[in-house]
Amino acid sequence: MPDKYNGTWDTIKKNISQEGPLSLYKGVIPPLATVVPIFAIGFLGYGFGKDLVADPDQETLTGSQVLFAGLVSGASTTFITVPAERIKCLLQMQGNNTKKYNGFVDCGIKLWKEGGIRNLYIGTSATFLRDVPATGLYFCSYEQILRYLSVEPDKATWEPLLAGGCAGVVNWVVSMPFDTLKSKLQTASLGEYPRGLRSVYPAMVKKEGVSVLYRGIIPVLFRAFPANAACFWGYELCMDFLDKHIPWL
Ligand SMILES: CC(=O)O[C@H](CC(=O)[O-])C[N+](C)(C)C
Repeated sequence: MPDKYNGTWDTIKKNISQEGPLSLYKGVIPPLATVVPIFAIGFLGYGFGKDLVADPDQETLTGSQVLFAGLVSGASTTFITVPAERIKCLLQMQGNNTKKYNGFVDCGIKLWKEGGIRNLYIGTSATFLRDVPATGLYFCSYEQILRYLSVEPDKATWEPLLAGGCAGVVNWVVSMPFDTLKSKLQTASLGEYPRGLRSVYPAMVKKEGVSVLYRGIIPVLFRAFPANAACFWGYELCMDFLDKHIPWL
């Protein structure tokens, strides 16, 4: 079967002409509804991981301590990320003419009725493998780049922006192969890949080559840089505010 889409622009053009401009926002509700708790839990897990490994009198953490804290952060969000991603991917994949799900809640209920909690949690190992190492390297690269850029104790605005953007790129370069496998697993019909990752990996790579694991990386990186630049800028603003006004927290 020929490819349905031929690159990023072709995908955008075909989606707009066939289903209208709003089709580019298909599946936006699950990430919108879960982005705040996911990032809140992620940063909480990061802080908890730091507390686990840091000495009370230690001022700056070593690279491996930051990496460990990032791994804890990545592991802490999996339970909420998996069902949100499952629903998002299914909503993104359904065509306008063959609609099975009527939005976020309807999709969640139908998945539950069809296969219980296990059905909502299809793709757990792939999500775990996508998020844990990538989040470790995400925080580690952020801290290391920031240390390299900051010569003065007070950070200039552009420093967390640049370090955050680069951390987002690192995150996706590391996690993209597992993200591709996760999305394939989460949108397949029940039983199509009975051994999960061990079935979907050979099926995809045999058919399309290893490069299939990085398909779609360009738009992902175009989003990742500004999104994570803004995320870390907001994080630093919050930390400064808390340090100034609620230092005992
Ligand atoms: C998969 C994902 O949400 O990645 C985050 C970065 C991004 O571009 O959204 C990072 N993190 C996994 C740490 C939440």
